[in-house]
Amino acid sequence: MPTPMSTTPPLRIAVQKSGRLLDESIELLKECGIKIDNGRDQLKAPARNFNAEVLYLRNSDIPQYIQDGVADIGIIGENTLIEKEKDHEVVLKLGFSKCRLSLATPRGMAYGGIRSLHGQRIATSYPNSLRAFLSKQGIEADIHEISGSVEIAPNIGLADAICDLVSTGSTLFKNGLEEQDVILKSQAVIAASPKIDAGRRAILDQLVFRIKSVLAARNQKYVLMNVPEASIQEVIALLPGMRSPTVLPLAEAGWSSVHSVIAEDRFWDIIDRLRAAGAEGILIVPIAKMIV
Ligand SMILES: Nc1ncnc2c1ncn2[C@@H]1O[C@H](COP(=O)(O)OP(=O)(O)OP(=O)(O)O)[C@@H](O)[C@H]1O
Ligand SMILES: O=P(O)(O)OC[C@H]1O[C@H](OP(=O)(O)OP(=O)(O)O)[C@H](O)[C@@H]1O
Ligand SMILES: [Mg+2]
Repeated sequence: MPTPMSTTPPLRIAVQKSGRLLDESIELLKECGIKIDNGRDQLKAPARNFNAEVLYLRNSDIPQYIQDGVADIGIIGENTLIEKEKDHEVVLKLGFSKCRLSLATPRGMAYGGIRSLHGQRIATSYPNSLRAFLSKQGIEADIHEISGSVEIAPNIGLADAICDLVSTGSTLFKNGLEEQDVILKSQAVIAASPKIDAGRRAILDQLVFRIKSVLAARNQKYVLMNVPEASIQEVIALLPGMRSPTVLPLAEAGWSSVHSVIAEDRFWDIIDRLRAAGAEGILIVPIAKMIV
């Protein structure tokens, strides 16, 4: 008689099948040590060394799958979750695919604030987000839903204004448009299903722990430097460190090796001050993972 399996079923992770989110989503899972066994065009793939499987789906379908509990979690933009208005819980912000949903009008067109859009035609792929925003402002406009290439709409006489995602602003610029008002800001997140069960929630907790370690490491650098004895206190005062810097004696008397961790965004500012304080031979090393 075969023994019944008592293991928890795998955590079903929805990712975008193709598009802007796919590469960074898969890279993140990889950095969490999760190996996915998928052949070409295989839309459901098990992880080899973690109790999970990856579902490759259309981005715009993911919120529905999450609400229904067909997927336990998804890696998806906040903009899509807001637009689709399905039940979900945002578990963790991932810091990539940052963009904003904005209103834009033809460059040079007189624009006196959102009021100017009253009675106008606005093309968008985000009708729900736009409708909610306009109704809060008491504006009535003719929302024209299109599924892509929204920036072309004013140029072909389809609309007076558009509402679409903006990141660098280059698509707006190239199409003769000017960003006017930001409706919402977005980045990729982990969203969980309201129907996730306790067993899979425990797997999700493990995954979130790993992702936090990966994200923390991305923002930090490990620094090593040689410091003369007389400068040690001054250098230590400049270094944040996880607890306090590590100070190790060098073979040459009167010198120490000082190790610490510095946030990426404070990096150049601190490096200049360390050099001024007498630190030499400064090495900056990427951190693979940082347990937080
Ligand atoms: N220019 C951009 N810069 C940064 N992030 C963006 C940008 N454009 C879109 N995104 C983010 O990436 C997500 C996926 O965008 P993408 O264009 O790949 O898919 P889509 O066409 O919106 O959806 P589907 O997969 O359903 O066709 C968006 O929902 C948004 O969160
Ligand atoms: O401000 P930018 O950096 O220029 O980015 C904005 C553009 O990026 C997105 O389109 P995408 O390239 O994803 O094409 P799509 O319409 O095929 O989804 C978005 O819909 C904008 O058109
Ligand atoms: Mg797009």
